[in-house]
Amino acid sequence: MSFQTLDDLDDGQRVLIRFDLNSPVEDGEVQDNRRFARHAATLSELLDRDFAVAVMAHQGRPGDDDFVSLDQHAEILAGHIDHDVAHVDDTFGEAALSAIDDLDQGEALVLENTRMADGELPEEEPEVKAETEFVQTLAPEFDAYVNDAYSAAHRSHASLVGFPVVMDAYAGRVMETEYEANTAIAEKEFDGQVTMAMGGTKATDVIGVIDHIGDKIDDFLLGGIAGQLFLRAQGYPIGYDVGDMDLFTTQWENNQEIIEEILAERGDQITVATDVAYGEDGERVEVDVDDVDEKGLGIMDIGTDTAEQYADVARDSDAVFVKGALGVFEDEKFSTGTVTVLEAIAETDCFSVVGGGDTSRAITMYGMSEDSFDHVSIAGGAYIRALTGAELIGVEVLQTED
Ligand SMILES: Nc1ncnc2c1ncn2[C@@H]1O[C@H](COP(=O)(O)OP(=O)(O)O)[C@@H](O)[C@H]1O
Ligand SMILES: O=C(OP(=O)(O)O)[C@H](O)COP(=O)(O)O
Repeated sequence: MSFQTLDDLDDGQRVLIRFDLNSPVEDGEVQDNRRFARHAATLSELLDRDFAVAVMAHQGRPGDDDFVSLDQHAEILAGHIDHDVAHVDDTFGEAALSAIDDLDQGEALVLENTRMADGELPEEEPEVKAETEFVQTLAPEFDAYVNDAYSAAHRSHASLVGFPVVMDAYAGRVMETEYEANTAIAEKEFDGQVTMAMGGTKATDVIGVIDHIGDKIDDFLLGGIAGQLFLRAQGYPIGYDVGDMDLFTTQWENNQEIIEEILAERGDQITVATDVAYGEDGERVEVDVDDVDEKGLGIMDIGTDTAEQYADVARDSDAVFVKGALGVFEDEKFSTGTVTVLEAIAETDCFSVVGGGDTSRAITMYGMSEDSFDHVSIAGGAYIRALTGAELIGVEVLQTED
């Protein structure tokens, strides 16, 4: 199986491309990150070759604070290349169609957040997504569809899987390089200890792969929300929502059974924090998990002892995979877990991969070099799913028989 790539596009085509520009949003401001730089290179190539390019991308999930317009994304993209990038605050309505109509060769237009389009969600079969008004309206406006969003290719949404059913479909440069790197990594065999550090907020994504990848990984070092849910499963008053946030309740309900199964069958491969950190009067406070006696603590990081212990495991490993930050590293006082472990990996000569749009940002924020790691993926959930050997639906629909 293989893809058609940008090398197969005919000159002068009108191209509809899917990027993954999903980024952290702080106080309403979209934060620039590797995803922009990498997709900008694809966009620049297409514009230099004089294609007319309309970009689809998503930001956040409906109902969340980071579910915002893509107007800032267009500006940030433009900042990475020598071309203007326009934005229209519409996905496939009259305003979008009019802006697409006005789009000339060598020009770029970012359409509004795809998750604001009726039909984009929920996850359904490609053939079902292809029938949505969203796909049926936009597809005839273009000659070709390109998917560059490897990091969203595990989601069966219309903008990712619907268009290839009804249009000539191609893989963008980011899709190509991430696919090749992650597929090669999934096939690698290691002689010694193989470790995976997992954290972040998307606990369902990381917990969902533990069982599938458990024969390849000797030790899972847990932090972030997943780490707290495992502590909760072990009877600690940790991993509960504090205030009106819903980081834990839904993910606990969805994963309680699988967490308990993992602990029963692979408990010896799971390492959780022995101490944790929370904020009080603007300061970092650390506590042993055995001394936490109330559910009201908003835990923001693994503790220093745990971080050191995780770093020692990383130093003794032949290969280390990271998905999801071990704490809220964007706030320096809660960066200890993430940075201690990443620095240990960077300083040792183990094979190393860091994945995740947010997590890979910690490398730059804390002065580490991307060159210290074997691969820095802008994909999080997609990359760990690829490591299990599973095909990603958004990749599958692009593939052609050789
Ligand atoms: N204890 C925690 N509480 C809240 N957020 C956390 C916690 N630990 C880590 N995070 C956050 O997780 C984010 C990364 O999560 P996620 O989106 O799952 O990873 P990625 O985008 O890297 O795949 C980081 O921005 C970090 O602030
Ligand atoms: O950021 C993403 O995934 P990641 O956090 O696993 O890297 C993708 O854009 C997918 O977003 P989603 O997890 O809201 O579907």
